[in-house]
Amino acid sequence: MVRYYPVMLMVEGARCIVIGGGPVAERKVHGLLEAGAEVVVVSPAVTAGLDNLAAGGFIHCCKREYREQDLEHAALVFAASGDRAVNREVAEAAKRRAIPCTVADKPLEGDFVTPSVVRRGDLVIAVTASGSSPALAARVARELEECYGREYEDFTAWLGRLRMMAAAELKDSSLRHAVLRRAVHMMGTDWRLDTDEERIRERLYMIKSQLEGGMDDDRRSE
Ligand SMILES: C[C@@]1(CC(=O)O)C2=NC(=C\c3[nH]c(c(CCC(=O)O)c3CC(=O)O)Cc3[nH]c(c(CC(=O)O)c3CCC(=O)O)/C=C3\N/C(=C\2)[C@@H](CCC(=O)O)[C@]3(C)CC(=O)O)/[C@H]1CCC(=O)O
Ligand SMILES: NC(=O)c1ccc[n+]([C@@H]2O[C@H](COP(=O)([O-])OP(=O)(O)OC[C@H]3O[C@@H](n4cnc5c(N)ncnc54)[C@H](O)[C@@H]3O)[C@@H](O)[C@H]2O)c1
Repeated sequence: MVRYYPVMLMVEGARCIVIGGGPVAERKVHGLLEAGAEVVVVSPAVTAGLDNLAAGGFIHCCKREYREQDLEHAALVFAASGDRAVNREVAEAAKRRAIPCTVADKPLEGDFVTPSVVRRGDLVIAVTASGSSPALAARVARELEECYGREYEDFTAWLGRLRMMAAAELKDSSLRHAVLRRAVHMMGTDWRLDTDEERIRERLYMIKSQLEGGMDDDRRSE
């Protein structure tokens, strides 16, 4: 069993190389584009979906077999060809160049695995079963999609604005933390009305005075 260390990588503008052009490669490409990466696919044949992305200028496609120079200037490498020997070669070349690599058909040859992902704006939920069951990771992610619906995108953005204001205005850190811990329980309230800075300020001080007024159990949900 591998105990993976979860992180969220910033790949905006970073060159990510995907070797292979089948459905698995296409899934990785979509995830990379959502995070703003610069994607290069190297594969003699590619899916219609990848062809469309290349035609639209969203990715660069090299329709030929992999060669080691493809890894030059790469930030991340995805070995997702249908050929075991090629994927091993890619993993070894990435290791020599100290570029993090994932291997679609033999995870232990790589440095990381890709989780199943739920995106709600800044709220990003990633689920893995560490290679034991990709199907379970996908199932759990679908269940979380139900729990955390589209409304969480705006709610997370609102919390971000409230937090920035709290950082600027509430100097007492334990009070600030209490306010922010209480705010995450406010999904069922009328936070959507807080469209301008003044409304957010009012909300911030309302939560603060609730806490100061004795309702200071910030673990109590709304
Ligand atoms: C989560 C997801 C993300 C993504 O792909 O980006 C993902 N696989 C997904 C789906 C999926 N993959 C497979 C099935 C069939 C059912 C089953 O096997 O369970 C299904 C389900 C389906 O198709 O619905 C087959 C499969 N997958 C791997 C192998 C090779 C091996 O195990 O050795 C084989 C056998 C191939 C064969 O036998 O031919 C390997 C990996 N797949 C991973 C990720 C990494 C571990 C993640 C983890 O365990 O948490 C890892 C290790 C490497 C990697 O690719 O990063 C995505 C769901 C996206 C979503 O829907 O949200
Ligand atoms: N990680 C996962 O989620 C997952 C899921 C299912 C399957 N797999 C494994 O991932 C691999 C890819 O799966 P798929 O369904 O996309 O396979 P696929 O057979 O549909 O596609 C393989 C791709 O690799 C390309 N290719 C072959 N030789 C190449 C080379 N020398 N250089 C570059 N590209 C080359 C082919 O042109 C093709 O586009 C398989 O080994 C499969 O067992 C992984």
